[in-house]
Amino acid sequence: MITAYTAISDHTSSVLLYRKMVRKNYSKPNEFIFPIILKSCPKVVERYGTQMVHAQIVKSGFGQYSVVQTAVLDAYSRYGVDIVLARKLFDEMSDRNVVSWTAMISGYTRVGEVGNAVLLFEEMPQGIRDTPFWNSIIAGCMQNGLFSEAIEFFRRMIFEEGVGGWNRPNQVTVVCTLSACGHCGMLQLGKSIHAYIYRNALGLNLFLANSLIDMYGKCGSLKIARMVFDRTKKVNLTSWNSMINCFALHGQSEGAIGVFDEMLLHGDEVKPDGVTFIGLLNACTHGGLVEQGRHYYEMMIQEYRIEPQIEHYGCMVDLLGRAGQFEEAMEVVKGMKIPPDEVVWGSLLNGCKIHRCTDLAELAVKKLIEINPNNGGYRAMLANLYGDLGKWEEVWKVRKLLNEENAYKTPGCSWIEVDNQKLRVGNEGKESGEIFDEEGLVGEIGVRNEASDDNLEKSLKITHGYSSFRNGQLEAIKMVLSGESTMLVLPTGSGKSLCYQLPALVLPGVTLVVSPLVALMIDQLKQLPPAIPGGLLCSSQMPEEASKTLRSLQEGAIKVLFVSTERFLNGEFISIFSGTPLVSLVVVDEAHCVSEWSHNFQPSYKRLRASLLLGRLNAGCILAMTAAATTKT
Ligand SMILES: Nc1ncnc2c1ncn2[C@@H]1O[C@H](COP(=O)(O)OP(=O)(O)OP(=O)(O)O)[C@@H](O)[C@H]1O
Repeated sequence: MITAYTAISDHTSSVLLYRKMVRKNYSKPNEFIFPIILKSCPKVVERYGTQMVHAQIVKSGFGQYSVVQTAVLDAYSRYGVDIVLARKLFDEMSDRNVVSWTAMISGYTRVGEVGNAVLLFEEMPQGIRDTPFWNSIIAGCMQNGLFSEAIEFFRRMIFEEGVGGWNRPNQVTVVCTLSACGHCGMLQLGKSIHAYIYRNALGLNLFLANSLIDMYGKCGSLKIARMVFDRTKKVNLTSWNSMINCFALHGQSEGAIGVFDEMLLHGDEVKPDGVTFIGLLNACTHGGLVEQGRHYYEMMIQEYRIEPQIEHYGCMVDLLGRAGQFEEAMEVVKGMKIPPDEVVWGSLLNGCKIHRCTDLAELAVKKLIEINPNNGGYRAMLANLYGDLGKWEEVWKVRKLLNEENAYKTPGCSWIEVDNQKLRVGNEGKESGEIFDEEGLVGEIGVRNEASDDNLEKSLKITHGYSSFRNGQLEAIKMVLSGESTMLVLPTGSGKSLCYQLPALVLPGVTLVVSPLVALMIDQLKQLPPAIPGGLLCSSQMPEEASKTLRSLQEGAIKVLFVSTERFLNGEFISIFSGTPLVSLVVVDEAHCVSEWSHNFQPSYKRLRASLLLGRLNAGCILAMTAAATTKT
């Protein structure tokens, strides 16, 4: 009876019946009843529930039963939240089985101690790891946002032999791993899991269907997500929300709104909730649909009586800020029933940056610093902002504070999938734009130590997504990397730009590219892959733009700098490179212009001499590129 009450979460009845049984001495509790009452008691008596039952267990002499010991340690880690005591009990257990290991690992991950969970996981003898045990670490990584680690454990699970043969992922494994795939953009692995579900007849229930919709949607396969959605017999609110969110996530505002309209047609089966409106508002933000966004926000409050949460406020401020409607955005902030968080002020700041609204930006950055004083990124933003306003004294004060307070800057990163491998593109290295794989820098997959064909090909795949070099590219890149000045003559469209892009990523310091036409440089800047941060300096720029680029250059945030010739020949510009940043490579694009057209077309081009580039700039080497070399040039 007690088991039945606990099973239906009627914990009060369960505890009352248990108390009656003990007080009236009807019968003595045994090893079967303690694990059950350990689930109900903490729910009713709260803080001391676990201790009370534990004391009875010790007195009754059942404390040596491994099933009871496991239940006690599980209760301490789950309800008592005394993970240290739980571990003590675990260490003292004479007869640990896979269930006790699983309970302890889940306990660690539940309180966010994933490191301890992993250490304990590795201590567990391999032969007895079963599927629920693997699930505990995979789910634990997921709960703590360690998506790539979750995938790694999943891979190990598949390839490691378990109890009585290979481990077979079950529904829990599959749901957790699909979610991790969605977060990391691992479409191929997600598809394989879909096939596994199909082959092993795991049964495409609503739970699995929703996980698939979410995974396909997050990975950008919206058509397949929709196909799974359409083939699911009875979709629920989560399915609708997933579809809306996926469209919103990929900037397809109309798609998201279309799904929402469809959802309203099924109003008798499903009603939108707060999550639905987050998706919708995000979709409106991406599409710049300010009026529609306002309409949905009102609809949420008036029609569906949903109290706005911090996420809804954040979306509204983002929507209005991006549209430059700062008064309205500030009205939303002032009207908030909860204190604005980093997302809200960050969204406002983003809008201010787009519309160059420096006064409000200053307020937003100050609020961000108040909320998170340890994030040095905010102070750096404030310093940059003061720089833009010409408040140099303030710049100096903020920079000084930044140096004094050992503040950190949160590195950003994103995930890409190359050849079934998940790779991280981020700026957490010494120089931004470096690429990381699971072990470390992919930019440094030995390329910096060894520019072997293999390593270069790997970098090409990761940075540009191409599977092989075209004629002449590899040779040119290797020459440049070995520090040899090179003249590269390849036909138009043959991929000459890649011959400096890849070395720029590999070489330390900065690569300067000079071209006779600003338009050409703008095109090339746009073509740089995301892993290679670039900048442009030319005379037609606004002074603020130029000073921003110079600042980024000095902070080491630019790997390829496109420079117009007149700038290039300016002594002040050259003097920037007398210390850091180091110039590793100078690229002279359309090099035939130097001798052929320069007299009437771009006179300054003629003055680009090796002595200037190698001598005054201290450049490592020069790469001159052209498609139009004649005997004369
Ligand atoms: N190894 C490669 N595999 C596939 N595509 C490539 C490769 N290398 C370059 N490309 C692509 O070829 C196209 C032309 O490259 P790029 O603009 O560098 O040519 P170019 O030689 O500089 O031409 P131009 O002389 O006209 O400026 C680009 O879209 C580029 O991404």
